[in-house]
Amino acid sequence: MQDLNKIWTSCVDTLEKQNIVEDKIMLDSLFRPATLEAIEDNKVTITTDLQWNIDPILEKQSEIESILSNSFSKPITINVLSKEEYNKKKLKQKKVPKIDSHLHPDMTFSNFIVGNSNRMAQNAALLVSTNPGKNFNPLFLYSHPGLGKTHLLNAIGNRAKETNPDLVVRYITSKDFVDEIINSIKTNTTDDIYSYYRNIDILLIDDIQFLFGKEKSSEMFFHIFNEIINSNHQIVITSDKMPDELQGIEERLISRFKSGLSFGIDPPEFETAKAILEKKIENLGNTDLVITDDVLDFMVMNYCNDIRSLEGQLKRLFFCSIMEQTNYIDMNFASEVFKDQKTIKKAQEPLTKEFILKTTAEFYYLTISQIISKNRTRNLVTPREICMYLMRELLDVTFSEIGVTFSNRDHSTVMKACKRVETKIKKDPDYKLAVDKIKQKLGTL
Ligand SMILES: Nc1ncnc2c1ncn2[C@@H]1O[C@H](COP(=O)(O)OP(=O)(O)OP(=O)(O)O)[C@@H](O)[C@H]1O
Repeated sequence: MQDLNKIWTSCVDTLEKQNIVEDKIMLDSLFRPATLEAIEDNKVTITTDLQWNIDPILEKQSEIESILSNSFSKPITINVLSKEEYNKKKLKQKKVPKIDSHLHPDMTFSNFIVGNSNRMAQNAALLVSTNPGKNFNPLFLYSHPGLGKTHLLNAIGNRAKETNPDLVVRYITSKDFVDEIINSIKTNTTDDIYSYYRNIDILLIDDIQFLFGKEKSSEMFFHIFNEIINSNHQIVITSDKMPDELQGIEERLISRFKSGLSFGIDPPEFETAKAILEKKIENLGNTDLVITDDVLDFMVMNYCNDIRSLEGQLKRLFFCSIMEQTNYIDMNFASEVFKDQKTIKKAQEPLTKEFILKTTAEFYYLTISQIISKNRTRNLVTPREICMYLMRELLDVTFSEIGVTFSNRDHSTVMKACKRVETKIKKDPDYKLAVDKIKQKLGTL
């Protein structure tokens, strides 16, 4: 254990000897009585009895830091406070139990690839991370699995801690939250849970849908949520559905989720998915590894609806390359690796209108009823038209027959829809990619 008093006395002696502080009275009345209270990592805290003694000490900050760096044999920065302020801080620290943030250090903004599919969500996350508890509270992010919600949640926490290390951040999945609540009920410590969450500046809660049907946990979460928002602390929530579609969660909670800002993340477009894949390859750290472009395109086409599975396939490819002791992965190699994968097997189901409807609906996370309905909302029109086009292209059916399937639309409507799809396929590579992917799922490509 270092004697901090001795270190400070020797520091003041050096200030005197080297004429860094020439005024002897100032040295004895102001520098010597200061106290070196603590050293934590590279930060030394110095206190003074009087507030106005702080500035003269700070005027010699760089010299003091250099002397102390010598004494501690590591680079030191100093923080000068009044005794009163220091004691207050200490008291607060005592009351606040040390909260582990549970953040994933590798999930940061710098390695999150941004494209049209996730731009709004990423922008909002960035804003919240640098300005927590202000305008976008709660921030609600939703998407299908594997599209980067957890990554963004952690990026918010990591950036916020970088910007202000004193912020208390906690990442938790709603499953773990429920476990904590159950445990607190068993051990009669629910009050501790409330005071624990009261001390959190940024609460990042992942996969809120798992609160479904957990009455007591939802009840406690409701109170914690209100307290966080009312104290201008930040809460960020992710879910596999948008707030309106969350089932089994109390209405009052859903209306609170809607009171902030919500953004969805869509499956990435071709270019974004490819950029993510390239980033993940870079992260493998093998600079000799060559994966040919057609393999990358193949992987993106097949797996970009879920980045987690794209990553999984890359790991599989990498593992096989190590086993085969090769750094060159071309389509021949990749086809062997992927040959038993579900996505590239031909569909077993017979090709019918129903199968096309079901496959397209699944691809767009819609129901068949939504696709065949009269509703002309934009997100329904594209899948509906693609469905009509595929029926026409892949089955021996007339425009009129297709029209009947789609809530009795007439044949000219179907004909125009099919024409539109044909034109868009030629003009828009992302659109073509989507149609090709559905065809692959149908086993026709
Ligand atoms: N835009 C992106 N840039 C870089 N990596 C990404 C991106 N989107 C997702 N990933 C990566 O994909 C993997 C899955 O992402 P993540 O766990 O964040 O998905 P999720 O939406 O939270 O899924 P779930 O709903 O299953 O929890 C992670 O390794 C993440 O780093």
